[in-house]
Amino acid sequence: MPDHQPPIIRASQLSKRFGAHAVVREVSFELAAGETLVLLGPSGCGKTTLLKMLNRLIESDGGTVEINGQDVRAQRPETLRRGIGYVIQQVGLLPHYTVAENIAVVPRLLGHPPTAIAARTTALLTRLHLPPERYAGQYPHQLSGGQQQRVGLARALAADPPIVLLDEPFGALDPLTRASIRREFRELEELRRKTVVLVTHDVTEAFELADRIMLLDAGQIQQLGTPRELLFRPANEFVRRFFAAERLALQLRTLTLGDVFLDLGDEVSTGDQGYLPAYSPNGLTSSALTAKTTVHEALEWLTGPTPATAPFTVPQLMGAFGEALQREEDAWKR
Ligand SMILES: Nc1ncnc2c1ncn2[C@@H]1O[C@H](COP(=O)(O)OP(=O)(O)OP(=O)(O)O)[C@@H](O)[C@H]1O
Repeated sequence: MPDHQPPIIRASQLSKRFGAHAVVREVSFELAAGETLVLLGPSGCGKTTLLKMLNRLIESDGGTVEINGQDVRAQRPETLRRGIGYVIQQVGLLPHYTVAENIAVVPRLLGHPPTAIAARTTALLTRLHLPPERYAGQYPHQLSGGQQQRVGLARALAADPPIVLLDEPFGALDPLTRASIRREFRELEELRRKTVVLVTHDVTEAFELADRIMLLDAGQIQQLGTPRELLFRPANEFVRRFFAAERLALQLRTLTLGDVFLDLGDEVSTGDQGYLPAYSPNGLTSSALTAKTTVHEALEWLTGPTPATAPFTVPQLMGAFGEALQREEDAWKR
């Protein structure tokens, strides 16, 4: 986290018991504006409870949460929640409201002018690949699960809250829809600017979306760090074992072209601008390969339906990937 930015969320020694069961135990963390934190861990480890303490859907028994330096308990819960987007797995759309009406709920409560709400709704639906002329007037039961999930996200973003909390937002979807929505989600400019806390038990999802991951077990932080730190510098045996089964898949999603092709230096150092032509693995997205592209994404691109010429082949990429893994391990031993 950059030093100069004050944290937008600061949790100190947060704790929660249900009866005799300590569900969250003295959890502390800070989150900078624009960061995405993923809460990860086995079922029942306290992820949802921790998330809900941030917007006071659950009251803590100990510790504090400050948002922009203000203790959340100093605000009325309803006021607090209007300033924080919240998305849950069950989506929770109001069945007798149209898509547009569902999206407008919080902006209306906040007294935004109707014309501004309509413009915002149109923009969000367009960005989430739900053409407004077709979907704005539909009712939730007329939509697929993935479409409902997108409307849930649009609703959470409607009032442009600086913080968005997401509890298993893709949980109810089949794996294919889930992967493609996840990709859209990552590429949504709107979310990149926001501070996001996302709960999942899906390790791949955590690695694809997180700036930092908090791995919890039995209500306690086992490790809080970047995906790379958790994978290559596990803090303890629990962390190491938690990722063991999917290690290769995670390594492919963690190392980037910039990591593996050190000798492509100049070309790769173009950074965000990209050095390869537009890329569209499944027709859903279009972006360029850059030094920040993961090996996994590059492989999808190289083996996709419309592979273009790249400065490397699959065997070259895999060879360089193997060498990069070795470098990581050597750096760890030193
Ligand atoms: N209202 C409640 N009353 C009593 N126990 C609760 C309550 N809410 C949660 N718990 C318990 O607290 C523990 C943590 O629950 P929580 O939902 O935070 O876990 P989780 O990590 O989000 O799990 P999952 O991944 O299965 O959703 C569980 O053992 C759960 O049964």
